[in-house]
Amino acid sequence: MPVEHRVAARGRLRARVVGVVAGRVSVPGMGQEGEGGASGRGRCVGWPALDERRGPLQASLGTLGQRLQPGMADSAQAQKLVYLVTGGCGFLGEHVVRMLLQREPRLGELRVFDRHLGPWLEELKTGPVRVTAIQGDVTEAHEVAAAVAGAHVVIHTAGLVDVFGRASPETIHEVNVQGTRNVIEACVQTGTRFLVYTSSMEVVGPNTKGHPFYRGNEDTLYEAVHRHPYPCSKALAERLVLEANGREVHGGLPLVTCALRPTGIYGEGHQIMRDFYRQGLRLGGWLFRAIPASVEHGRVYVGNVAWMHVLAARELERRAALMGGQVYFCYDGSPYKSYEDFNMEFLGPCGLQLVGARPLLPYWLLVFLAALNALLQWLLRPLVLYAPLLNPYTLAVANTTFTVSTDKAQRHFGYEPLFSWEDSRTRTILWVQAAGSSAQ
Ligand SMILES: NC(=O)c1ccc[n+]([C@@H]2O[C@H](COP(=O)([O-])OP(=O)(O)OC[C@H]3O[C@@H](n4cnc5c(N)ncnc54)[C@H](O)[C@@H]3O)[C@@H](O)[C@H]2O)c1
Ligand SMILES: C[C@@H](CO)CCC[C@@H](C)[C@H]1CC[C@H]2[C@@H]3[C@H](O)C=C4C[C@@H](O)CC[C@]4(C)[C@H]3CC[C@]12C
Repeated sequence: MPVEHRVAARGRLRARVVGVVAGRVSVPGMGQEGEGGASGRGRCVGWPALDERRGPLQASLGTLGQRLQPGMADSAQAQKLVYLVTGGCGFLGEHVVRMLLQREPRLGELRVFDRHLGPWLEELKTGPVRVTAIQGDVTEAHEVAAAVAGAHVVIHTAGLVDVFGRASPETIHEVNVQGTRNVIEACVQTGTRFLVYTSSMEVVGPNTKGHPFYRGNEDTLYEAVHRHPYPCSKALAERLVLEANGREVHGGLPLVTCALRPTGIYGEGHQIMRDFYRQGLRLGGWLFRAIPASVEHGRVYVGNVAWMHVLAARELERRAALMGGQVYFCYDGSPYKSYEDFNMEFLGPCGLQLVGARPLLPYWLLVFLAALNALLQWLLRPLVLYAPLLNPYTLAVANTTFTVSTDKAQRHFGYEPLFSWEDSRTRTILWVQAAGSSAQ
């Protein structure tokens, strides 16, 4: 039975802490390069400017236990560190959590903060590292502050990933932008100095004009113009994180932040891949090509994205001057292919076939169907949620070349992919097979 704690501060209920191994919540304790061209500092059409909607951080942190000096002093290199992963039960978050436990020798406590806690967290509690599961909402400033207090490093992956119209634009903004603001303010107030933010390629593009971004890097010039709430929210949140770099945190030292921008992540736990697999099974083993094979879509393996987060978090102190305020695309050895051809690398070995060397439907018909889906979504909204994969935005993303080619993470913090393309492919195939058969 999980132990449940309620952390009270200022008389208010804090985030629910579920299953703290040693029954304690806080273990308080505990340093630019001018790069950045594909900056993502683009325009969000029809969205509020950064300073609007700003709310004060209301939580006080007074009762959350003693605090050592912020920062990780040289003399304390051997000291065990407290990490917080927001969104730690999501697709990427779970991989980050497991990667930290496997590959971060200085890890002393791992706090996993999520709105929905996964049952798999239970199995992690038998290891040598204290794993603290915290059920909480990033939009609630006091819950975030309670979770951040005493952490040395925050990896902020929590986000509302919705390009299908399931959530309202306001909700997406609230979770992705206000949630990120709450995380930053919590770091400042509690003296947490190191923040790694999971951004997205969509901060850069594809833009509303469908311009190709062909094997670009962080300095590639690109007109970043967003209309959709999701990329808008990611761009605004990323800007908040980068602008927070250098802010003085409680204790007087500067906050060090960076943002990682994955392209389309794939791997174990990727729900859209599983949905395509199930759809193919329903169609008798066939999928039908809709996008020209010549359109390249950037993809990166989840294990490598997680590894990049772990390394960035580890190196932020030592390389603060270089890494602080920087953005990094996430990359590995995954091949450049169209979205559908890439998926077939996994779905093919699972028995599916992609029909057609060229798209079976003319592009104008796809545009029409995508618009029809959007109209139906709007008409049906009062009655039922209609949120198919195809809509004008997803069609534009799938149909616009967006790939990265960079070594910035290698130069700045020594990142090399942990998983080869062959490993990433095999792991993903095994997962698709298992996920598909469990659905039968
Ligand atoms: N999946 C991709 O291809 C991709 C690509 C680039 C960037 N990203 C970014 O990576 C991050 C993780 O994405 P993912 O694909 O793992 O998504 P996901 O939905 O699987 O994970 C997000 C997690 O955040 C949690 N969460 C959502 N709202 C929350 C809230 N209000 N409070 C606390 N927790 C909340 C969810 O419960 C979930 O566990 C996101 O920030 C996303 O923008 C994802
Ligand atoms: C036209 C269909 C024919 O088969 C294919 C539609 C595919 C789309 C549903 C997906 C194509 C590209 C995906 C996005 C991309 O990989 C990058 C993303 C960034 C990330 O931050 C969130 C997820 C996503 C927007 C991802 C979502 C699904 C696609 C649009």
